Amino acid sequence: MKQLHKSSPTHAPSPAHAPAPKSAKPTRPGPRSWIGYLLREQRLLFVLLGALIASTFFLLRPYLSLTASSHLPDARPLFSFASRSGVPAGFRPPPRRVVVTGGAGFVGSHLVDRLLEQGDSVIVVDNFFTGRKENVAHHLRNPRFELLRHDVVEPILLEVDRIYHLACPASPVHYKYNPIKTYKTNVMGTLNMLGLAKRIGARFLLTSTSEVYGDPLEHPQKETYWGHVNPIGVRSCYDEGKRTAETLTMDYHRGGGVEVRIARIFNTYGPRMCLDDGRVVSNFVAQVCL
Ligand SMILES: O=C(O)[C@H]1O[C@H](OP(=O)(O)OP(=O)(O)OC[C@H]2O[C@@H](n3ccc(=O)[nH]c3=O)[C@H](O)[C@@H]2O)[C@H](O)[C@@H](O)[C@@H]1O
Repeated sequence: MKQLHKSSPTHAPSPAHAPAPKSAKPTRPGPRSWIGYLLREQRLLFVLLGALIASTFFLLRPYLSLTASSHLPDARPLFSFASRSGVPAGFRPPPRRVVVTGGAGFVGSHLVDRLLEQGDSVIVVDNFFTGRKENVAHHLRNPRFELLRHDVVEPILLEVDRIYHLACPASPVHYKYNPIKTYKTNVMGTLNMLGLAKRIGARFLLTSTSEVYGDPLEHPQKETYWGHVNPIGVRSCYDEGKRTAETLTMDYHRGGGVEVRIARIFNTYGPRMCLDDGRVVSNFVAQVCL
């Protein structure tokens, strides 16, 4: 029994009675022992894993916020499980403040519908030369919608994240009505909106046209094709006007660092287009019906 007590670890001598260690000097753990400590029992792995989780959380925090920023009247969840046309199920882009010039027109009003549907706040700027209030009348009670009568040839100051620049008559009947004004709209209007984009750091989209190819010698036209355009014809105010607008857009991008997009629209048709619009598809339809 005596023997058993001696060797039993449960009866180890208490520190008070234990003999003092030979080297009584307390030693500070050196860097080597810390490294050794970290490398043991996969501690380093857990530290790295923790740092990774924390940084992922902080990076995603703005997008994981349950409600949109408070400056928007109807804050809404950024993630939704309802699938909507064209938007991948489960994800919606964050809401933005957007200006659409020419937003009361045919293409512009459909763009406005779509932007409001995805939760953006939209300001329409239009001089109603060819656009109609009725095209956007269904949004007038929406707190995220504003309609301004303004001609883009005059500067305007707005605080937005994105500029969709559509203001320009598109039908030959309309753009030939006052060619100098058409050209002014394309040059001065585009300059004003690009200047605004640069000043406020907004992304800029120009709706251009297939007319930039003029009377093309290549069919179909690729984006790399430069066109075959008459600079002195009756359509030049529109063709050359849009070409200049594209040039300005690219120069503001290269020289001013503005983030830009150019969309060359070909022949469009659909609801809200007037039957006597004068463009090719509405002309065909009118000729068939009448
Ligand atoms: O297919 C295209 O190439 C054209 O498509 C759209 O034109 P679209 O909507 O079809 O034509 P409209 O219905 O006439 O819309 C133009 C809008 O610009 C407005 N506008 C026109 C001229 C002007 O000086 N300022 C201005 O705000 C009109 O009132 C109208 O709301 C784009 O607005 C044009 O920029 C583009 O060139």
